[in-house]
Amino acid sequence: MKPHKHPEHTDNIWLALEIGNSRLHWALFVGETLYSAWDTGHLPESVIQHLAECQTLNDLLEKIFPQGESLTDILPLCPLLVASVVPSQTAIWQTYPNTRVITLDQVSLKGVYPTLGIDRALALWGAGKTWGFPMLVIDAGTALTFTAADANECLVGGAILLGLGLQFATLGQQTGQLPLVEMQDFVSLPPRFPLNTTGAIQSGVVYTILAGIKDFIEAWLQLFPNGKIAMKGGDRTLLLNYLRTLYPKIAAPLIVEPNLIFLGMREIVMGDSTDEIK
Ligand SMILES: Nc1ncnc2c1ncn2[C@@H]1O[C@H](COP(=O)(O)OP(=O)(O)O)[C@@H](O)[C@H]1O
Ligand SMILES: CC(C)(COP(=O)(O)O)[C@@H](O)C(=O)NCCC(=O)O
Ligand SMILES: [K+]
Repeated sequence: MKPHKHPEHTDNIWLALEIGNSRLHWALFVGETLYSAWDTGHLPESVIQHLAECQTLNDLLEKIFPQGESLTDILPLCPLLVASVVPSQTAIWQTYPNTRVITLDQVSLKGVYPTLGIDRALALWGAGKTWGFPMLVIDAGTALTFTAADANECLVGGAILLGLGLQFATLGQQTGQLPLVEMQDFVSLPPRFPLNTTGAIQSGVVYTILAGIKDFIEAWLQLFPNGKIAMKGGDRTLLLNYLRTLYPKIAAPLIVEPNLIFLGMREIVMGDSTDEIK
């Protein structure tokens, strides 16, 4: 995917980049407005190193999306806000001259611990600031994470486990005779007790992930009966569809928003007193 529209107002443009463990997540902002969001694979280091040579935003977008259409050719190089949970990638993106790396100390969430993932902090902050606290964020990404904050905007804590794709990949790669099961292989809920290996893997992974999500949501609502729940991540649609089928009452209140991290970044940019980006 790539930016598909041409912004009418070309001042106050900034790019947001979230570097996840599977891919890059991009957003183009015009001031406070999230204009367009899209995902790409990780870029080779050689390409990123050439970003410093770009003179305009269009140069930059052409490097990042060689097949993409031109956005405009008159824009100067815009700020790039980076939030990354992949340190080797963070380092190479700093070769772009106008990069600002968002770190945990810039997120006003209280009670964080030093190694908390910046993606988790930003998604929780973005969700809470948009829909209110207490907030639980479920990120169905490379890892599946639960991250929660109370009504005082203070981190409650959370949990981390293998995401859907990683569960299939690990079983396929770390065993002697299990096949690699592809996600596209199933669109509706798999049978619960299949008599074949692929089916057994699908059943085991999918039903235990769904049971786990249900259990965390129930535990959250016991702690915070008025707590809100938001879901993001590359597997959100698949898991939400399954949840709706299997546990409709659990699924009903879920807020589904792929751009939670960008909402969190926007909060930080707009709260800046330096006015660097506004
Ligand atoms: N086009 C895609 N490329 C990669 N992963 C995808 C894609 N579409 C859906 N997914 C799913 O998204 C998950 C990764 O979620 P994502 O939020 O992109 O990860 P991260 O933010 O950790 O890079 C994978 O488990 C995979 O099943
Ligand atoms: C848990 C994560 C690997 C999730 O990364 P993702 O699946 O979004 O790529 C990331 O948030 C991370 O590296 N966290 C640091 C540990 C912590 O949050 O406690
Ligand atoms: K993520």
